[in-house]
Amino acid sequence: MPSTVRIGTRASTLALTQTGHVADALARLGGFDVEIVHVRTEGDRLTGSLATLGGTGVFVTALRDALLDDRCDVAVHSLKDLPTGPAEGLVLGAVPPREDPRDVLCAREGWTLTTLPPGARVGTGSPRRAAQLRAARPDLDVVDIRGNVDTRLRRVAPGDLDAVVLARAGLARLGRLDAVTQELDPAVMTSAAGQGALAVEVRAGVTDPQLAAALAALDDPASRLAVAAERALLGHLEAGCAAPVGALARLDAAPTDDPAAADSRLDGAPGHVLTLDAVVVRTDGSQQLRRSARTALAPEQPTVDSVTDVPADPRGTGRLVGHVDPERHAAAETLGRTLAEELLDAGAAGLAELGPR
Ligand SMILES: NCc1[nH]cc(CCC(=O)O)c1CC(=O)O
Repeated sequence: MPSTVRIGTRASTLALTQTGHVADALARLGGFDVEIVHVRTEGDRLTGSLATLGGTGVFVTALRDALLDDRCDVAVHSLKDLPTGPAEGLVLGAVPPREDPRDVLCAREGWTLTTLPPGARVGTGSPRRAAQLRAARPDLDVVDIRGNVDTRLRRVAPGDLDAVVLARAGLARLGRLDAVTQELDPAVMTSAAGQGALAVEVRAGVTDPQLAAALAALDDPASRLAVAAERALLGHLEAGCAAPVGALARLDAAPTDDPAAADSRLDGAPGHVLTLDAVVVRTDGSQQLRRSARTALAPEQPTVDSVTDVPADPRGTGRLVGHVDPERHAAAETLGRTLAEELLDAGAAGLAELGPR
């Protein structure tokens, strides 16, 4: 008798689309029925600027409450919206393969960041994007906007905005890549920690073996390691999702002298190199700190193969735990903290007014 797995989601089109993909994948992998549960969140209700909503995780709390109250079994979040702090009683059951994490420009007249006319009005609600826009093009008039992806795209029109900056991943999931006029170079516009990745959150100690197996199959260790490094950096800087901080990590096969081994795919390759690029920008764009670091990761030791084995975040650090080899996961987090420390030494805290809220 197959059980029904209840999947909680926000009601926005993007959230529904993302949840739909995850629900389909879990149902297929686990051989159970799924039911979509709509959860209203504070972030959908409030209309103030994202920068003034206060604190992190406005989109997340209601979904987490629904999980903890047993109104759903699985919650799907955009990973970049997840606070880096503790989530007692919950674990990250899966990070599905990440989409292209880059930000994109959606402009009138096919404009790019270079060809936008002087003084062009560019909309974004993100201090990270605003600051990097100002750093790249001090002449731009950056306009604070809010609303879902469609609302923002509609504002690109004569007499209103000349362009908006959005996550490519969101547009891809909504089938709106037609609106993109430029994929922004991460060296100029570094994306947010976790951007383009989804978080599939469950209660700690999942007991349903079908759900546990489906989560394990959906999980992508390379994506999980990358976001672990990015989030450790953000957490160590005590920067929330509204801070002018970008972080992007990638996992590559370790360089080798053996040409045959150089071809080996990432999964099962002898070892990897995790590279993390980060930026902290002054809100007015007048100064930015860009730093990179990398670390070698030993070959994977698959010791944890099911979320049922994962304790409920015992240290209460809000770490992403799950299917990844704990040693590789710890190394990814160390990379993030080390780079954060380097940025703090270079004056990041004063630059971006980081610190506890
Ligand atoms: N903060 C809103 C949000 N959360 C996740 C995405 C896009 C999808 C993603 O990054 O995974 C967006 C919209 C945007 O930034 O354009």
